[in-house]
Amino acid sequence: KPSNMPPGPTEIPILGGMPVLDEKQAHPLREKYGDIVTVRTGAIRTVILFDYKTSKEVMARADMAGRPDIFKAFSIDEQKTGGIALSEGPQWQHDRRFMLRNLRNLGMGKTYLEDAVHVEAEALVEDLKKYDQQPIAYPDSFRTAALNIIWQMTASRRYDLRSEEVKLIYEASKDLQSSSMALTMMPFFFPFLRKLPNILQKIFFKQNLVDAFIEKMRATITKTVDEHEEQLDLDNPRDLIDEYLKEMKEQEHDKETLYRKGALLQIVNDLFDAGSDTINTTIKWVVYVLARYPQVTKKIQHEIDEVVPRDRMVSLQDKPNLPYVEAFITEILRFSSLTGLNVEHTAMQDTTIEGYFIPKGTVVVNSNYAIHFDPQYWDQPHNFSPERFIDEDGKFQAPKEGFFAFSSGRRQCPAETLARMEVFLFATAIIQNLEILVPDGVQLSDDTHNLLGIRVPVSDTFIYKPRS
Ligand code: HEM
Repeated sequence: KPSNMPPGPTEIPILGGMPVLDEKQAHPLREKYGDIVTVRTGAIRTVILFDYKTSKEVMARADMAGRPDIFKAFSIDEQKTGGIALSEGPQWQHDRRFMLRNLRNLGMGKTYLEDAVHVEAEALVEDLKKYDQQPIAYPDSFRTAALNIIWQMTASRRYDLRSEEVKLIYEASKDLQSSSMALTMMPFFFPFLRKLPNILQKIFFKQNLVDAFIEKMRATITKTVDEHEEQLDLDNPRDLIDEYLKEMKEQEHDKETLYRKGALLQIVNDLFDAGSDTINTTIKWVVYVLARYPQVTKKIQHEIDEVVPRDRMVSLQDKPNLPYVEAFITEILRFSSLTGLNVEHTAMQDTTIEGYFIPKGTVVVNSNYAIHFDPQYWDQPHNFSPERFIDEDGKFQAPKEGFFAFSSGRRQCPAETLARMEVFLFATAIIQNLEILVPDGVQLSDDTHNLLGIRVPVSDTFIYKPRS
């Protein structure tokens, strides 16, 4: 280990130590080694940050804006450099700028997008009513309702909330989620394992699930992009895919252009995944919290009922009159800490963190969970309490420090505005129209699973009863 790297467990030659894949595995390291820790697994060294101020500064930095090589394995771009979430360097900057510009042009932050979210929120409530108060696990309709928003902006399409087609797409990611992540990741931590015959990699390290996931996504997205190419009208681009194809066409003679089909496939893949599973999981948290904290639920129902008549949906314009709802959503974002460990960055060059040496290529990640449950910033952090965001005058007060749900700087979530709007409208539609009940004989658990880096409540079975 290079000298003056942050402290951490003794490294066993070749093996290093166990991979740290979630915030629960990371936590004991903080107790033992402090707020900045180095761990090594196989060929990869990871520095984990636990403190808010250091995380905010480091994750925002240009020299920390890389992504680990292992992310490339999940790219559907054959060149493996395209798209936003998994890539780095000039193509990442280019694709991120393209996406931000187009999400804004397509309505992010504008009120007309609200109508589209209202349609999905209403459809979701109706779908939940159709289960006739039977206990059900979180349904796929949470994810499809969220997907429909981004999919309309990207591909001008929405799916029926019980669509079989979309179910098949989710299956591939569910198979991957249910596999042991540590096992799937082994060939990436230990490059020599990648030299094993494919069949062994498939059997021992479940690489067939990774392959199946990539193939399913590539096939689905290629089909959508091909249809757009056939129908393209350069004077009337309909959506983000059309806009990209138009740029591609206009720059087709430019040898240096970064507009290319592989990159488009991966941009669309990023939007499909990041745009649907994040909101899907946040809705799961909303449902779990409503069932788990009945006092909070009563208070929030009361506030909404006072401001918005039952026969009209809550609108963004109601926000100033709904301080408790805003506080509730902010508390959901803190308490859920969706990315318990943030998405990993890498050092683009040799650099330092708080005086420690960080060699080029080191993976750097921070624990959003540690920040969101740090008693230095949060009084009784394990209590779910929207009240912490309400000031003496009863107004909503946004958190100033210790809040890191969307990360910071160059890599920060480019869709925060859209995400907040969706969570507000989906959550209020559910609260306004449904009671969430715990089925008889079911004991709620406060524990969480980690599904491909996302924290999901273990308690998943509820009854959705129309409010009287
Ligand atoms: C509650 C919902 C959401 C949360 C908490 C969230 C949080 C995050 C976080 C923590 C990151 C990683 C930042 C980093 O690497 O430092 C991220 C990245 C990203 N998010 Fe979100 N996100 C949410 C919703 C969305 C939605 C709805 C979309 C798309 C429509 C989206 C698109 C992306 C993309 C493309 C990236 C990669 C950015 C990059 O690597 O440059 N996210 N998000």
